[in-house]
Amino acid sequence: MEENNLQCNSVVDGNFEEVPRETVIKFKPPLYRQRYQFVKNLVEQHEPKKVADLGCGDTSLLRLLKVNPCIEFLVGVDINEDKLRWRGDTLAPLMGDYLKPRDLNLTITLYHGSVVERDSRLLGFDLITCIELIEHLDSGDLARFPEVVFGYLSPSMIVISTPNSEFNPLFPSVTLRDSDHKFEWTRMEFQTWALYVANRYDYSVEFTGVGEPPAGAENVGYCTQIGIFRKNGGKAMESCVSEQHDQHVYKAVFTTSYPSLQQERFFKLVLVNEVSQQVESLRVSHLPRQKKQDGEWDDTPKDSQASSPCFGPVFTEVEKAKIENSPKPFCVGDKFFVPLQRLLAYPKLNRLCANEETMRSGIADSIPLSSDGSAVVADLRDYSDEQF
Ligand SMILES: C[S@@+](CC[C@H](N)C(=O)[O-])C[C@H]1O[C@@H](n2cnc3c(N)ncnc32)[C@H](O)[C@@H]1O
Ligand SMILES: [Mg+2]
Repeated sequence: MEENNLQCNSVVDGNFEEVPRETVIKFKPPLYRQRYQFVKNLVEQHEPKKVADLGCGDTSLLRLLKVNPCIEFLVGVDINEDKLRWRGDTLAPLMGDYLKPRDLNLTITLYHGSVVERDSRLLGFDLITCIELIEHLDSGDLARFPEVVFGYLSPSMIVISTPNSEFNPLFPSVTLRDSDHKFEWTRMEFQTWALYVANRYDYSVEFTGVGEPPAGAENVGYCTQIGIFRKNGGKAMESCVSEQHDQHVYKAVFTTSYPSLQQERFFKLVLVNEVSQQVESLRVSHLPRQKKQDGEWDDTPKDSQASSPCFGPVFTEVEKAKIENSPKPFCVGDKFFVPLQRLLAYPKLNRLCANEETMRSGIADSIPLSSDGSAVVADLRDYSDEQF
């Protein structure tokens, strides 16, 4: 955090930077980013599959979380439809997402609605985040909030962040950090509320925060206080979720699905591409030696360009041994054969296919196979070979 004594005009909500009239307290990274990073770290640590961000605003946190490979369902809810629509559609997959599909499916949905309304589509989540939300709820909504989020939605984990008012005196002109804030709590006030709610709905809670106070003012605590609530007894049972009646109150304003290797057509595209590249790499690397010998190749990784740092992945000793011990490519006349077992020995392809049958069925429509289906067949010589 940086501090200096510049004259400034305004105080901007904790969503951005805290800019007081006389002393500038500038967080590095900005406070809102520290909050997002906090959630991202938590996601990396706990690997939740279903994540909802309540009061998601312009969806910035969702944009950061969507790259996380463990998440399969990502939901944003906000009462302000314009905020959702402003950048919501930039959550859609880009060209790169099609070129390099995710391992797991991902669906992102944005709902317009209030967090104090019950919507059954948010049941069964692993993580629900409420970042700088509760201080925007009036007393009636704040009273309803625990019953809906903890009692009804009842996710495995809930993260709630809110301003710590004890930090505010470090901003000379601040009473509330944002004109829409209905309150700002001291640590004692937040913790008293959080412990009551946790106890009532059978959660445990841990307190932390982001935005370190400056040297000499450590006693005020973090600028943003955070409670991490964990449901006692672990995960929400899927069976409990399915027993609930459908209750669709929110309006879905945006939804998108990402390409993934779980979808057959993307799996086949990636597999065919990888197999073609590997076969071509083997064919080219063996061409010079073919002039010396006829018949079977000496296809050990030492001669494979794919093991060179200049041309492809570098293999570990274990991977090299696995490749060496697999059936070798061979030549019959002007045809080059690469056994599927050989291809399966390469780490990238092994990650894609659990066994020979999966590989065979994945490529059979697109790549020529030997009559018994055990090897890929390619022409030994390509017209481009003659050009060099
Ligand atoms: C300070 S912003 C925080 C936005 C976002 N969580 C972030 O950290 O960048 C508070 C958000 O809560 C939303 N909000 C306020 N009351 C709400 C309610 N009852 N239900 C859903 N969203 C609400 C506002 O529209 C606003 O987008
Ligand atoms: Mg706020």
